[in-house]
Amino acid sequence: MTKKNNSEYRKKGKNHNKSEKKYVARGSRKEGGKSKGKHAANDSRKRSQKTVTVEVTCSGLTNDGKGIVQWEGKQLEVAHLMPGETAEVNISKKGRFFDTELKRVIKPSEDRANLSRSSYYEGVGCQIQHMNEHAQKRFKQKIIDELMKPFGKPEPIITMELPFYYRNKNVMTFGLNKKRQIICGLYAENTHQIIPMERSIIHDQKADEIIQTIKGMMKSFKMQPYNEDTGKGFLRHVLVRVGKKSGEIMVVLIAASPMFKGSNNFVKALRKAHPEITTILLNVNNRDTSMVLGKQEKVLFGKGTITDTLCGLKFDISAKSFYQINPVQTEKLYTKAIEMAELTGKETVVDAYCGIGTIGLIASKKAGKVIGVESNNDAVRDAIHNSKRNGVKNARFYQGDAGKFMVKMAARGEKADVVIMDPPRSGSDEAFLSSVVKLQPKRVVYVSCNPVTQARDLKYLVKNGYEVDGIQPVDMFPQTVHVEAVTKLVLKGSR
Ligand SMILES: C[S@@+](CC[C@H](N)C(=O)[O-])C[C@H]1O[C@@H](n2cnc3c(N)ncnc32)[C@H](O)[C@@H]1O
Repeated sequence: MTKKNNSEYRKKGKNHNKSEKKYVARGSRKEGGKSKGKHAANDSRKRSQKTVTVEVTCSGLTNDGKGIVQWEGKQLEVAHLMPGETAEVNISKKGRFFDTELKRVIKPSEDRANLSRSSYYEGVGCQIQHMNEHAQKRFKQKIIDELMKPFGKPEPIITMELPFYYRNKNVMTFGLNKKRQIICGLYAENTHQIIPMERSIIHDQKADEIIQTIKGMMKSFKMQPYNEDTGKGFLRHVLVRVGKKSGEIMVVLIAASPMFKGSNNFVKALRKAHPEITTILLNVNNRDTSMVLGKQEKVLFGKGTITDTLCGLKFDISAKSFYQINPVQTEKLYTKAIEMAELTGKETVVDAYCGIGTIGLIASKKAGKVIGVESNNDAVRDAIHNSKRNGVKNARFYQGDAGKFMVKMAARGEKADVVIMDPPRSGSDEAFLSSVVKLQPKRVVYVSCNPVTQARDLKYLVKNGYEVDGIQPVDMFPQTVHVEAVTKLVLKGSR
């Protein structure tokens, strides 16, 4: 179903600032009724052979934040519609599915957000920004409560006081529209179609500005956006990372080729427009992939990294290393995770999937020894550097697969008192989890940005000797459907 096409995403409706007009959500049911005449008779207006406009009432929400509606015996999903709301919706048949598009909310919910920020309304990736803070909180709490039901009752989600402009990393993709004008934006859900956008209520505003400057410079520098279909062109994406506390800014130009003609002049012009930029890199990604960054990297200006501060420690961050995107909420998450670890100063702590070493280094002050493991080479190099930079003497970092590393630790009969694990969205694996069971740490603190895979992994640990002793959701991604949670497990009989 994924369509690779770099052309401008077709927007339905004329006024693109109106949230109701921008979203196309795929209906969840195959076609049931066949009679088009019946549709025409029941519907207020027939837009085309396959599109009808109907009035519907929303009865609930999917876990993707879409409104559930019933239409002609079918259950459909409508983006940006809330329970209790009545709305006009366009429904069109796409093969065996139905696409829905919210046209107009007739009776809005009391929980609908005040979109006075509509000039910033650039909805891609902000699936629930039409919900006010109470509705967002309820939505996320319900998801986590349901998924964690077998393990206990989660605490109330820790929300963010000012849930806007929090992201420290923006990535925009470049392409050409049908008029062959340069556009940049985000991919529409499950596609490679670029929805042009200039800013978002969750992006760092300076980062958005820099990306727009780059877009504006491209023509005069004869820089073509890359076309995935033809393999021609140069610039694929721009990544901007901001140290929210340090003010340092990294710009990464992700190109299809290392041949960057006029790079010196480009860098000079960009720095002139934005003297606040502290480093600029060229990253080369010539693979047919949906991964943004390639392996090859060249520093064009500055030191190639930026520094940021978290929980009182300074961290250097490379372009390819993972770094939590919401530093305000990260401090709350880490504080909770370290509290759950119940460190007394003696413990051997494994920081698995450690990234640039943030959790382990912050925990090191309260631990006997920290062992970090991470698969990304650059992140491990950053972690070792960050350890030295912060004068931490009791932490060691290793590059490798966390599962294999733990299997070796278990085989060597090594000891771990606490395992803190923070795997990617896909969760952990059996090699890792079975080694945890062999190593028998007294506590496991599981940080996760995907409660579905977290619940799966908790089930394994609970089946094999652990019990859940606390679940704390943290809203790391306001305005979006994503939910983060940290869970404490204790070895049965160890207390
Ligand atoms: C969600 S991030 C957490 C990083 C870090 N704990 C933090 O808070 O910044 C997950 C990390 O796991 C790493 N990773 C992914 N798969 C891995 C594996 N099989 N073994 C070790 N590390 C892995 C990624 O490179 C990434 O740095």
